[in-house]
Amino acid sequence: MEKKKLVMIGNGMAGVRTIEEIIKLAPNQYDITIFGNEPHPNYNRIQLSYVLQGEKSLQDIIMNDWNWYNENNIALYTNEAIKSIDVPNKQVISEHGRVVDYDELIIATGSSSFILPVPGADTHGVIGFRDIHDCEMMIKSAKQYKKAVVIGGGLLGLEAAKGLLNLGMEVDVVHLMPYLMERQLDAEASKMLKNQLETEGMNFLLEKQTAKILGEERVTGIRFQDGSEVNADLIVMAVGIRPNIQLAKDSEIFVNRAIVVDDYMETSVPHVYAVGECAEHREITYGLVAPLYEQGRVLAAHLTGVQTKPYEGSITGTQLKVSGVDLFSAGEIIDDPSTKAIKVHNEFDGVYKKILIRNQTIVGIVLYGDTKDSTKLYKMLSQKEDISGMTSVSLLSSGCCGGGTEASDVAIMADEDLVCGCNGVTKGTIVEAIRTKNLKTVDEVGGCTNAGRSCGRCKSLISDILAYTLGDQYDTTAKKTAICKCTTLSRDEVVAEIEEKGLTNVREVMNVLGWKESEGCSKCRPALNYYLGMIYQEQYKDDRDSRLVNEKMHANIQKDGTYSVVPRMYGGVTTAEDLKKIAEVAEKYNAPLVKLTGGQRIGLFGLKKEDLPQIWEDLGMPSGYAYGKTLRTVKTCVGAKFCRFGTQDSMSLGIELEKKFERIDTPHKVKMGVSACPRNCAESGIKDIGFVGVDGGWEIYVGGNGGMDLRPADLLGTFKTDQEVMDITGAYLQYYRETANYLERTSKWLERVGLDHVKEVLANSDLRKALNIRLNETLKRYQEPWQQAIENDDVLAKYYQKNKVTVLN
Ligand SMILES: Cc1cc2nc3c(=O)[nH]c(=O)nc-3n(C[C@H](O)[C@H](O)[C@H](O)COP(=O)(O)OP(=O)(O)OC[C@H]3O[C@@H](n4cnc5c(N)ncnc54)[C@H](O)[C@@H]3O)c2cc1C
Ligand SMILES: NC(=O)c1ccc[n+]([C@@H]2O[C@H](COP(=O)([O-])OP(=O)(O)OC[C@H]3O[C@@H](n4cnc5c(N)ncnc54)[C@H](O)[C@@H]3O)[C@@H](O)[C@H]2O)c1
Ligand code: SF4
Ligand code: FES
Repeated sequence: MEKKKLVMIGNGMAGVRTIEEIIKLAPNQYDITIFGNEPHPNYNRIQLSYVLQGEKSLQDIIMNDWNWYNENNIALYTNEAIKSIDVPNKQVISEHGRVVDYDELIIATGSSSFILPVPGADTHGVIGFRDIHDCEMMIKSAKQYKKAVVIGGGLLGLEAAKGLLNLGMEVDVVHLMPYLMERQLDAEASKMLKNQLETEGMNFLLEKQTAKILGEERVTGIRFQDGSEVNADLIVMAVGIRPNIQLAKDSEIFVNRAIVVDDYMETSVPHVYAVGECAEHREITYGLVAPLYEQGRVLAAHLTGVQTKPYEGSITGTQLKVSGVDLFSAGEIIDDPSTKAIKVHNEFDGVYKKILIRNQTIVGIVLYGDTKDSTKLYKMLSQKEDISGMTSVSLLSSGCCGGGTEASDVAIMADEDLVCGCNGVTKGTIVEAIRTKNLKTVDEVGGCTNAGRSCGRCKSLISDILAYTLGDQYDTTAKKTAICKCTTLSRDEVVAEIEEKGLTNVREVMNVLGWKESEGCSKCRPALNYYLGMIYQEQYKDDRDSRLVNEKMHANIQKDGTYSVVPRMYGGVTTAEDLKKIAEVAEKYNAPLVKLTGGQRIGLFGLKKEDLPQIWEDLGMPSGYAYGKTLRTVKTCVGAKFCRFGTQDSMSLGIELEKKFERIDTPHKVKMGVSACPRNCAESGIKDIGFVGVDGGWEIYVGGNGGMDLRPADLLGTFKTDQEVMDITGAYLQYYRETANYLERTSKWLERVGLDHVKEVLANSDLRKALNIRLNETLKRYQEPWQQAIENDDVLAKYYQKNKVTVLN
C-alpha cells in the first residue's frame, strides 16, 4: 500500500519531537518531508543560553543529526522556507519554487523575536536572541566590542545578559517594569535576583522605555522616553516573541494571536495541523517546551490512529538557566484578596518561598534560593490536590525532590513524582527504564525516556536516581566511554570482546554482547562493521547495510535527495580522454552542476539515484570515494617536472600513494597532500598526512586538519626515498586504523595518543613491518564498488531502483 504523505513546515523543537513520536508509534505509515528555514538539523534552542554562557558548544546542542533524517527516510530541506500553502490542491510551495504534495500537513513554524518598533531598530548591531545565527553574532561581537545592552529583563534577557558577561562584555539590562521577571516572580524574589545578578557584574536600568536606537553605521546607544541615554556597541532585544503565522494567515487558516487549533491540534482546515509556539489552543500560546511536547504527543497519536486523550492545556513551571541562580515559579505569583499565602523568607541564607492557596488548593509557587520543594509543589498545583490536611511546615520543608536532591531524597519520592518538567517524565518511568533496559548513564536514560533532553536542569536528579537504583554499579564516568546508547561497553572493550570471543558479524556482536536495542543504532552499527573489518583483515565480509547512508549508496546524498558522482583522478592528474567521458556523462544525464572539488577532481552534482549505475558504467572510471571514511584525495602540486622550485616529483608520489591506499576503510576520512617544496602549494601542512619535498628526500607531516577544527600538522620525520615514504605511510595509516575510535579524525587521534608515542611505534622496524603486513592483507579485500554493483542484479535492485526505499535498517 502506498504510504501517505506527511509534510511539516518548521524543523524546530516541537515539530521534530512530534515526528519522533510518530516514528515511534508507526514507523512505516508516512513518507515524511520537512522544510526548515534554518541551515541546521534540529537543535536544542533552549541550550543556546548555555552556548552563550560558554558551557556548551554548538555541536553539543544538535538533537537530531543529519544521519537521523537519513535513517528515518525523512526528506529534509534546510534553508528553504515555505512561502505558501495551496489548500485546495494540498500542496506546499517553497521559496525556491519546490512544490510538494501532502495528505497531512503540520505547521510548526515557532516564533520570532519581537523587535521593538522604534526608530533605529534596524541599525547594524541590533539583534534578537532566537537562533544559532543570533548566538554566533553575539559571540563575534564580544570579540570586537565592549558594551552590550539587553532590552528586556525576562527569562531570555537575563540568560542573554549572563552569556554576554561571561564573554567579557560590560552589560546593562534595560527593563520596562519596576522589577525583573515580573511574569514569574513577585517583588521580593525579584529584588533578591537583582541583588545576586548585580554582584556578578550586571547593571540594571529599571522603568526605562526605549524611544530610539542611536547610531548611523552601527548602533551607538539608546535614548529613553525620559530623555536619558545609554551607550551601546551591541543591543539584544529580549522583549518577548511573536508566533510565525503569516503563512497560515495567507492560506486562510484561522488565526488569532497564533494559529487556532482544537484539542487534537487540527486547524480550521481539515488535514492541516499546528503544533508548538505557532499554535493557539483554547486562547493560550505557550513559549516553553513542556506543553509543546505534550501537544506533539497528542498530535502524533492522532495522526497514527492511536487512541489518545485530547490535549486540554498545561500549567507551566519556569526556571532561569543562569548558573548559581536557583529559582522556580509556576501558576499565579501575585497575592490577591481571594488567595492566602504561606511565605518563608530567610534573609540570612538568601532563601524565599511563597505558596499561594485558594480554596484549599495551591494556585501559585515562587521559590528562590532553594527549589527542593518545586517538584512536589508543582505536582500538587497541577493536580489541584486538596491540601487541607497539611501544615505550612509539611508543605515547605520536606526536602523532597527538585534541584540538588541527593540519593536519600530520591528514596522518598513517589513513583508519580515528576523528575523532568520539560518532558513530563516521572521517577517511576525512569526507574523502570533503568531496570528493564539496563540503563547505566544519564544520556541513556534520556535516549530511552526523553528525560533531560531539553533544558537539562533535571540531569543531576536523573543521576541521583541512577545511583539510587543501581547502587554500586552506577559509574558516573560510564557515559564517557560507551560507544553508543545501545551498550555500556567502550570501544576498547568491544574490540577486545570481538577478538576474545571470535565474533564475526555485526548482529552476532550485538546479540552476544547484550545490546539493549536488538537492531543497534546509527552510531554503533557502522562502528562495529568498521572494527570487525579492521580485526579480520582479508576475510571480513562487509555488512553494507550497517554502513552510513552515503557509504551504503557509494554516493553522496545532496540536500534535495539527488546524488553526486566524483570519479578518481589520481594525484589530481587527468587526461583528455577522461575529461571527454565526464563531459559526455554530464550532458547525457543533465547534471545541473559540474564543479571542480577542493580535492582536485571533477564532481557531477544533482544526479538521480536510479541513473547512478549507468553513469558509472558509461564513465568506466574508479570511484573517488568522495563519500567514504577512507582515503579521499591526494592533492599534489606540479612538482619538479614543471615547477622551477620543485625538488621532488610530487605528482608521481601522489599517484603512487593514491593507487596504493585507495578504498581502505579508515575510522574517518583521510586526506593527503604532496608538495614538491616547502612553498607547500598542495597544502600539505593541513592534511591528515602531508609530504613536503626537501633536498635529498621528503618531510612527512601528520595530524593536520583544514576543516572545522583547524590544526597544523606535526613533523613526523624526514625520509630519503619514495620507498621509505610508502613504508612509513602504510604503518602510520594501519596504526591509526587499529587504535582510533570510529569517527575520530587523525588530528584528534594524534592528540590523544601523542606524537612521541606514534614516532616510537614507527621507529620500531618489527612493529612497522607487522603493521604493513596487516595493511597489505586488508588491501587485498577491496574491489572497485561500482564495477561490483553494475555486475550484481541484487545490489542494483536493492539500492538503486527507482522509488525503492534505500535505507534498509
Ligand atoms: C535562548 C532561548 C532559551 C530558551 N530556554 C527555554 C527553557 O529553558 N525552557 C523552555 O521550556 N523553553 C525555552 N525556550 C523556548 C523554546 O526553545 C521554544 O519554546 C521551542 O523551541 C519552540 O519550539 P517550536 O518548534 O514551536 O519552534 P522553533 O524551535 O522556533 O522551531 C520553528 C522552526 O521553524 C522554522 N520556520 C519558520 N517559518 C518557516 C517556514 N515558512 N518554512 C520553513 N521553516 C520555517 C524556524 O526557522 C524554526 O527553525 C528558549 C528559547 C530560546 C530562544
Ligand atoms: N528559562 C526559560 O524557561 C526560558 C529562557 C529563555 C527564553 N524562554 C522563553 O522564550 C520566550 C521569550 O522570552 P522573553 O524573556 O523574551 O519573553 P517574555 O515575554 O517572558 O519577557 C519579556 C520581558 O521584557 C519586558 N519588556 C517588554 N517590553 C519592554 C521594553 N520596551 N523595554 C524593556 N523591557 C521590556 C517585559 O516586561 C518582560 O519581562 C518566552 O516564551 C520564554 O518563556 C524561556
Ligand atoms: S610546492 Fe613548490 S614545487 Fe610545488 S608547485 Fe609550489 S612552488 Fe612549485
Ligand atoms: S526539566 Fe528540562 S530537560 Fe528535564
